[in-house]
Amino acid sequence: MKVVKFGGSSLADAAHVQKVINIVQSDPERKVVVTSAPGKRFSGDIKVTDLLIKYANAIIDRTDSKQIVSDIFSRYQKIGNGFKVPQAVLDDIQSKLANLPNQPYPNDDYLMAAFKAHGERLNAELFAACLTEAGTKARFVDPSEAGILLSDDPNSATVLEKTYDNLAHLKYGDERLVFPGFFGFTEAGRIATFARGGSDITGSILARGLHASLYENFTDVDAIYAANPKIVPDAQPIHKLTFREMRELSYAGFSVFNDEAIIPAIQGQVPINVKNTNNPDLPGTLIVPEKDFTSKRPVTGIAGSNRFAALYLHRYLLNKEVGFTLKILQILYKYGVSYEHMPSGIDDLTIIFDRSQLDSDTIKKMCHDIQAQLNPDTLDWIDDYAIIMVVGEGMRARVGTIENIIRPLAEHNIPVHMINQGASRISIMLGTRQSDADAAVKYIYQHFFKENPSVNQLEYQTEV
Ligand SMILES: Nc1ncnc2c1ncn2[C@@H]1O[C@H](COP(=O)(O)OP(=O)(O)O)[C@@H](O)[C@H]1O
Ligand SMILES: N[C@@H](CC(=O)OP(=O)(O)O)C(=O)O
Repeated sequence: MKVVKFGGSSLADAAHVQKVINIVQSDPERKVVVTSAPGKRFSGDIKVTDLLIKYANAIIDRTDSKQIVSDIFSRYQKIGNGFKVPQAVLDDIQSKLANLPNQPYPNDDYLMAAFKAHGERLNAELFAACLTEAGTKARFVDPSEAGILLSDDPNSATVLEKTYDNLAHLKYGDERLVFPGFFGFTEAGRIATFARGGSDITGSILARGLHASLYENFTDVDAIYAANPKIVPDAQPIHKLTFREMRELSYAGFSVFNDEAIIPAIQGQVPINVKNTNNPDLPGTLIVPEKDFTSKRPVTGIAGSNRFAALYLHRYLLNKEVGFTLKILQILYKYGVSYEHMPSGIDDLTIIFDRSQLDSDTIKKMCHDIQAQLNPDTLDWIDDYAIIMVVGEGMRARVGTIENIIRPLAEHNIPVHMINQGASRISIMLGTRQSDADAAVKYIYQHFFKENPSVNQLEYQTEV
């Protein structure tokens, strides 16, 4: 049995939904279908999820939402009309959209989560009806029926292990099951969503929980490339990479597959196949366990992301002060803040954060407490921070990789604020200015994949 997930780009309009129906119908093993909300139909268009966020904000701010509701419904109506689904299905969608503000929510965070989640929920209901109209037995499965339980973090939830016990008891026959991605329910019965781009996680949870042989993830590119094609248009496709390579690359910018979505697939040892809805017969990219991976090159891919910020501290004899870092971690804990990396020196410490998880008020309070309690000689908040991740299973088996990463940056006058090798066995992480991130990815890619391909071969084995 295969789990097959379709992102918003694959479900944006009736023409794409027809392609999706053809893909599902072409393989009886594709028993479990996961849908995102309708995505962008063309460059400059808006995703239904973003329209629902606007809708939620209009309700919170008590401003008029009639036009937004009409715009959202028309996206579903145009798709539904392409497949002659019963009018009752469309009426139900329209009614659920209109009634979203009338449901009880403990606070605005839960309201926002419920509004966002309905992009996927209504699209899965609609897709099940379209698939049925196309002659394939299908039924919509709500996350509440499947028991997809999430943590009590309404807009950045994580899956609870109990989910897998619940999925073991899910009843189904020969019909195709259509699940909405992106959300589940807390133990208190409230809707909670993963972070943005989280529909991939639902597919991975179902692949593990239902013991799928393969998790297929359909999107709008022929493969995962060695660099983001928006940065390097002619980047080489990657035919196969390991779970941990993909985890590190998707964390640092390969947004084609969500970085958290890798984890349930690893836990269930379910291979992932990323394919293009518009070219479904192409092999795409396989993401596999390390044990199934042979061709180890020093560099498989290079990713870059601007979603970071950093806090720099300087204080002499920092390394001698027992408990200094503990006090910092206690302050982060007080504000519910997690950190990404913490490179340190004898008198210096840099804490790198995911900027999308922080608001200005929290940053201000955190810096105030650190200054007051630890009295550093220097305390700088750096908003302009990007991370570049160079990843490859064969990195440790080739001497000189780090030199080949730094050289093209030096040749193009790109300053490196931080370099971290050794924490991970398969990656080297660099910190740069946000304005340099894309150029850094491009020049490192060119060095390894175009100008000096020999540096990306395993010349000889060293201690691994
Ligand atoms: N290394 C990469 N290889 C392929 N696509 C990538 C890579 N890095 C980023 N992307 C981007 O990811 C996009 C697909 O992800 P997304 O927009 O979320 O699609 P979907 O709507 O199918 O989920 C591609 O169109 C591409 O622009
Ligand atoms: N629709 C949600 C979840 C998601 O993963 O979408 P997509 O599969 O289109 O990236 C979002 O926009 O965040």
